[in-house]
Amino acid sequence: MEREILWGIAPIGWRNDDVPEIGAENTLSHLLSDIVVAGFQGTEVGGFFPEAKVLNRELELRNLKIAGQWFSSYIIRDGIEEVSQSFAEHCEFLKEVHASVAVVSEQTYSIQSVEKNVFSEKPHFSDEEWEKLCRGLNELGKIAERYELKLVYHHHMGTGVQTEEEVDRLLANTDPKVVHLLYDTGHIYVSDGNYMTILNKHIDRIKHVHFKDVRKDVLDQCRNDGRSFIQSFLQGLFTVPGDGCIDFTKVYQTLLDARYEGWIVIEAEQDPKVAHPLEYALMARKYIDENLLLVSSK
Ligand SMILES: O=C1C[C@@H](O)[C@H](O)[C@@H](O)C1=O
Ligand SMILES: [Co+2]
Repeated sequence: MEREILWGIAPIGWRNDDVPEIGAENTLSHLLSDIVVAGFQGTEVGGFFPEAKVLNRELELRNLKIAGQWFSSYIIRDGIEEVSQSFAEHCEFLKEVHASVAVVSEQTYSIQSVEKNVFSEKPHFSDEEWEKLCRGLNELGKIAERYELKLVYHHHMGTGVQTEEEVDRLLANTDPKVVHLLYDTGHIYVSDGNYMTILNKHIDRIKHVHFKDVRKDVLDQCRNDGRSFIQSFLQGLFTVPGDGCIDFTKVYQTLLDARYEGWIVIEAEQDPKVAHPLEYALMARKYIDENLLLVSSK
């Protein structure tokens, strides 16, 4: 089988699940048609997406695919059994829309959606909580497999699994057969100031990728001012590849060298009133074509 990388772009540039009022005027048809105009093969499911049958029809009309969808787990707060039930329903939906991954992020004690300093007030799990989380993720991973999906864990600013050290701990204590990693360039750069180390170290566990660029001057400002996660992205912390300080050529080459197969999803949350979503999607596409695809085919 030919090795394949699929390129997607997330709805988050048009509408934001963390702040649903942002971009609420952007409809599903608008989003999906913009994705076609910008030349991407698919997207992830946003909180405002309709039931599977309706969504599949809209996707088919545009020849688009679904990569996956975010799932906020509360394994530590609610227990493995309760989360397993809602995760199975989530996977059921993902299977119906022919997705390949279920994106999981543990949200117990998360400050990603509240007005706390995201640079200094992240939560830390106790040893018992780590044990419960990893055991729970192994269970969820098995559920995902039953639906022919891969569970990919999303390390995230403002959560208990944010830093390189925390990613190492999670991967060391979960089953590599069923728990995989979602590598998000923007989150690890903002957290640790480095994005190559976990990529090189955990390349074999990475089964889904988010390409998010970072505006360094905005990052310094937000850190200095002690901004929350939401305030930071509304101020323009994130942008599309090529518009910030991350060198995606190095990242992409590493993925190619490792014969990575799967999705690379552009994910740049910004205020759509400030950063026109289609304009930024086209910028991302141009950067990919000129700096990643052209160069790697030479
Ligand atoms: O994958 C993601 C999903 C969003 O809801 C999240 O806040 C964002 O930062 C992200 O990386
Ligand atoms: Co992400």
